[in-house]
Amino acid sequence: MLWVDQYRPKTLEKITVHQEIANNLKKLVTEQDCPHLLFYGPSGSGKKTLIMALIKEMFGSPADKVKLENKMWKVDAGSRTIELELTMLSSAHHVEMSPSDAGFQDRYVVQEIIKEMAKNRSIDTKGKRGFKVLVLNEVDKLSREAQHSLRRTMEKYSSSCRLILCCNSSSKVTEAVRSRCLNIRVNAPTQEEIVKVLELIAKKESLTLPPVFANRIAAQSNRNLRRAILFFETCRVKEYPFTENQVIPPLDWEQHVSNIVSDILKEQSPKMLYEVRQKLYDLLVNCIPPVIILKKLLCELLKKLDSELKHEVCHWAAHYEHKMRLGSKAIFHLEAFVAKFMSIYKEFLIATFG
Ligand SMILES: Nc1ncnc2c1ncn2[C@@H]1O[C@H](COP(=O)(O)OP(=O)(O)OP(=O)(O)O)[C@@H](O)[C@H]1O
Repeated sequence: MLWVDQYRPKTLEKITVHQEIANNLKKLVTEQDCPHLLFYGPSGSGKKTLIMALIKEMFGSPADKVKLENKMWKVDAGSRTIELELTMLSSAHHVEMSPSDAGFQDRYVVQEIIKEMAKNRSIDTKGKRGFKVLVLNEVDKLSREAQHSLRRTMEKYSSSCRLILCCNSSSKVTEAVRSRCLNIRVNAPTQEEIVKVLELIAKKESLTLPPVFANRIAAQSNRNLRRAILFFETCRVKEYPFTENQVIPPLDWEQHVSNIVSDILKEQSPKMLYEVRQKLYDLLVNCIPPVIILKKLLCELLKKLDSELKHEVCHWAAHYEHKMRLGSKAIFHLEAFVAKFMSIYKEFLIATFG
């Protein structure tokens, strides 16, 4: 098991990084008045960890007995029936899924599947009617229609079901959904907090971690706790005992994006665009989310660009990110961004150097 999973705190008491949020969640559970919740914050900040600990606090150890299912659903879509395949993680008391996986058909998932689940109350061990918890990931990726349907489900089945929504950006969640939830912002951990988590893992693994090295890992993680723990584990495999100046290798996919950036800065041509397309496909088939690829591409480009070009490149990255949300084939938009960048950059080179 990777350290990110092995050392994920399982209960609210053990949560060290967002202690205040954990204490407030504990109060919510003891007061038996848990509203719908919306957790939002950057990737790797600890949202999922808090949600899992909260569910454990609500239902105790039965919440640990989870099963992963790949289920086919037949959904009535007006004049026809469509088939949807969804991956769900469920226990006796909760179900977790990412409805946005259904792409442009996400509203059927909300209208039919989530509604169906929300209707069924669970019965607790004392025979009392409890409530079921539905954890919905990446709600910011849901279409507007799906979010409107979600709002209706939240209102209609609030007595039998609690929704826990999780996303990176709350601004992409409609006001109607946001206002029906208790919004919980999970900030990216500070560098000091990340260092403390690394020290804790080092202690449990009986490793000696030089403070300078721990700080370097935390700084390179960009305040992403998952990334910091992954870096730490990679370094442990590559070289131990640790030294202060030990190289921290970048994650494979990040290295791949850096290679793409070097390619497109070196040559701007249809041939290179074709080569880059293969590399983008490699990233997509390895399940790197297209928005993350675009963001990383932009960050790497900005590091190497002349300040004159930065504004224009940011504008086009935002443009293609928006297009990506509207469409369903991410590769088109990633490639379009690369092509656009090549054209801007070539023009700039010709104007500057002739
Ligand atoms: N409070 C914590 N104490 C120690 N480690 C933590 C804590 N919260 C999170 N972690 C570690 O950080 C990793 C990432 O956290 P988590 O999966 O909760 O992030 P997330 O915000 O849900 O990320 P994403 O949005 O990318 O899914 C976890 O696997 C866990 O190892």
